[in-house]
Amino acid sequence: MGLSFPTRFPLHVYKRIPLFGLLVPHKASRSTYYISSFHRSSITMVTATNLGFPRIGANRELKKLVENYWNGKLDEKALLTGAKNLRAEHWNIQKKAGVQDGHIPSNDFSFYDQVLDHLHLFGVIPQKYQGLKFPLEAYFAMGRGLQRPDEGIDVPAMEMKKWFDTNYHFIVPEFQANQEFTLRSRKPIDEFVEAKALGIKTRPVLLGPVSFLRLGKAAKGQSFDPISLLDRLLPVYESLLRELANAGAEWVQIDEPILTFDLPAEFKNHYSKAYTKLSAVSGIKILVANYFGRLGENLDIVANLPIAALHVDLVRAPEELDAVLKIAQDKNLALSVGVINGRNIWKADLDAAIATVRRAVGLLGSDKVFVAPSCSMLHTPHSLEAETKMDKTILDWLSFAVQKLSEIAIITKAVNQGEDAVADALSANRKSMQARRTSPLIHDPQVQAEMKAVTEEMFKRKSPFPQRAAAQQAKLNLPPFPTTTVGSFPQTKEVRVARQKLKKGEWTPAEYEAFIKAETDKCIRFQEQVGLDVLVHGEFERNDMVEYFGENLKGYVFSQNGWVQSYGSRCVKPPIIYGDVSRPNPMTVEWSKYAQSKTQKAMKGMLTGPVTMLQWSFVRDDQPRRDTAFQLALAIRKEVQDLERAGIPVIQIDEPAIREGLPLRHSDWQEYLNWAARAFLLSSTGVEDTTQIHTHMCYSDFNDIFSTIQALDADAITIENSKSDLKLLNAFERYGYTNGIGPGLYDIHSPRVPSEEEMRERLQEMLKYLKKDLVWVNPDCGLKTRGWPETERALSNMCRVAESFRKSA
Ligand code: MET
Ligand SMILES: [Zn+2]
Repeated sequence: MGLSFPTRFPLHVYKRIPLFGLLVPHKASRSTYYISSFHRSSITMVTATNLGFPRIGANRELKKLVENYWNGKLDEKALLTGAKNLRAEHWNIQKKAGVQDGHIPSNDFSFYDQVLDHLHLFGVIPQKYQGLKFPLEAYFAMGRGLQRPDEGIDVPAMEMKKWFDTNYHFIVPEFQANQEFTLRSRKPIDEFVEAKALGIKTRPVLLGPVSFLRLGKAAKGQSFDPISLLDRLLPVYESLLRELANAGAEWVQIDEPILTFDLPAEFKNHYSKAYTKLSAVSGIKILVANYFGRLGENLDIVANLPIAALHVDLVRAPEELDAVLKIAQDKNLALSVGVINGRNIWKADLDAAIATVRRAVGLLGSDKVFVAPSCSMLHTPHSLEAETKMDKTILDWLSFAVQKLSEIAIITKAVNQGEDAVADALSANRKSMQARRTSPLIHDPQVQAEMKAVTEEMFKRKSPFPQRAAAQQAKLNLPPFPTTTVGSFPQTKEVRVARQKLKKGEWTPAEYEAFIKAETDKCIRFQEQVGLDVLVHGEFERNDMVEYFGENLKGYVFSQNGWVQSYGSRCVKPPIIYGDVSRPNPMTVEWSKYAQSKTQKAMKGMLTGPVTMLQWSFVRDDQPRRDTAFQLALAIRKEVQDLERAGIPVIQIDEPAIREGLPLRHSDWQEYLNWAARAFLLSSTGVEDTTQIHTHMCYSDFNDIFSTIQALDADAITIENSKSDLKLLNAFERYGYTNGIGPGLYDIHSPRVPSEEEMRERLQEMLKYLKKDLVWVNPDCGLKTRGWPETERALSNMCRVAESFRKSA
């Protein structure tokens, strides 16, 4: 694999040139500009830096490496060598792009997850993994579980959670009340030394002690706050910093992203204690990095840390520039200005970024300013180089990690040497900004007119739920405890192969369609046999619940290689919403009509909701997320109305991602929840009372968004429940819920078949909290990852349970 990348403007590493004069006129900037004089020493350049590089590789090399290792095709040595080569390649890319030596990140590499790495680094290994071989066997077992029945080994994976509001998942640290910490691995030091041997000086990246503890939890059965372990943990961080300093590291980047959360008051002391200790280690300078949002009240915390530099996310919190500049000025800190969006895929407005950097330079002096991405580039795809099929106009608006490095270099050079030095790059950037702003591809007058015509009436059903329920019952005549499923049925190998054959042209569309219809027929026959009441077509025509709709909507593009790590070796390729969204043609109507024609029972149409479409895509940055959600909602509303017209009596609009869209700060929740609920309402309310609207949610703790679930006013919701120990039901009891609801009776993530007995108990338990005429009977989520044999057995048990409750009701 070569190291070339599509930078139209070859960039080189800039030497730091000592400048002796005090006043340096800045040519070619719009306003006359002088580098302020009083902090000048010999170095007077702003520094191009990075916070982290996507570790997965240009062609998902890391995924292939670890998966081949897991399935025995690669031995440990080959795995380690492969990883080493990948790290070298990524350091070289960054160096070549112009990131300053000393500010190229290391220890941002991980075989699975960087938080898991820290558990190994500090020897935080829960008991059940301690018998396994250290490091790799224990490491991967903690990440993904390990089953070797012949040797009596059967350990589950540790808990995984979403990393802030990203789609990356981290392993949740689990601590003992008497937790000991030791420097158990040398990974950060080894990687620093490894890079040094290649002639590259890196800036090791660590997760900070306060964030590390705060993101973790007490081991099961223990009740203590992990932050109480801070005193025990700090000495290990100190030794680590000492070792890094001895190895020659000049800077260390310590990430403290929990500064973007609301924190209890005592965290000010925790932070001050931690960084007083760490900054006392001599020979290494500390950069504390916050990202993903504003510091808010926590500005007060960082203002008092004895550190050398602070990184701030000016993409998410541009309004804090003045406040952080003041802190940096008062405390004589270097400021790492995160001006390139590490969370999205659009080209940056370089003029705007340069202006921001210049403001910082004006106040702090150029030696105190680092140009940086807003956060680690872990959350963006590797490079646009592989995108050969995308519309060239749209391609010109995009920037993946490698291109973002170039943007950082251009900004740095413009500030250091004047805009003339990067004139071509800047004019190309202005051209593409302008083209995007005015492109007819983005701006669709039809969509905008329709958005303007949206009235308040369009957010409401015709009648309140009780009336609708009666009208629907008159039409559907469902038994008590009606049974249904969440939508998808097993996506077998044959189904996936069929799709590939169509893609490769080995099958004609007609052949493919015939195959999918046959699968649908089988699925419907099975549902009838087993006695389900509201049927689904099975979603065999869909690869993915977002991609399928994205491919059928205007305003979306798909990359070929825009992979982003989601967890472990798993990557996702989020579609890109580039323009006003509309629905040129019905997307699901033919399939649902076909399915309904095959049965006398009610067929449920199956759609993905606006908030989930938004949440699982890269979205436009030129209008608020809310506006994009509403455009999506309007497109889905039309699909809902077409389904109704086609005689589909029940329509489900899935919103599994509504909870994960919650902002990081509590005070921002209500605003989000309001528009999220309104987007769902806009998509779902354009129907007659007799049409039954379902929604579905999974993947989270719903107690936070309880009133929003009610506000969606769906006629029924199927909701994941079986894993949360009925916690959800307590919330229903506490807040009350008035519409139909089916808390999942069994977990679909495991091939295990739940017994009738087990599900009967669950249902019984639910009836303590929910009115029986509101209760639906269904699994937790769709069945696409399951096989047919276990699906048949589980659903027939489930239907028998519903049957027995009807008899006794
Ligand atoms: C992640 S939610 C999935 C809902 C979808 N209808 C399915 O059954 O697969
Ligand atoms: Zn689900």
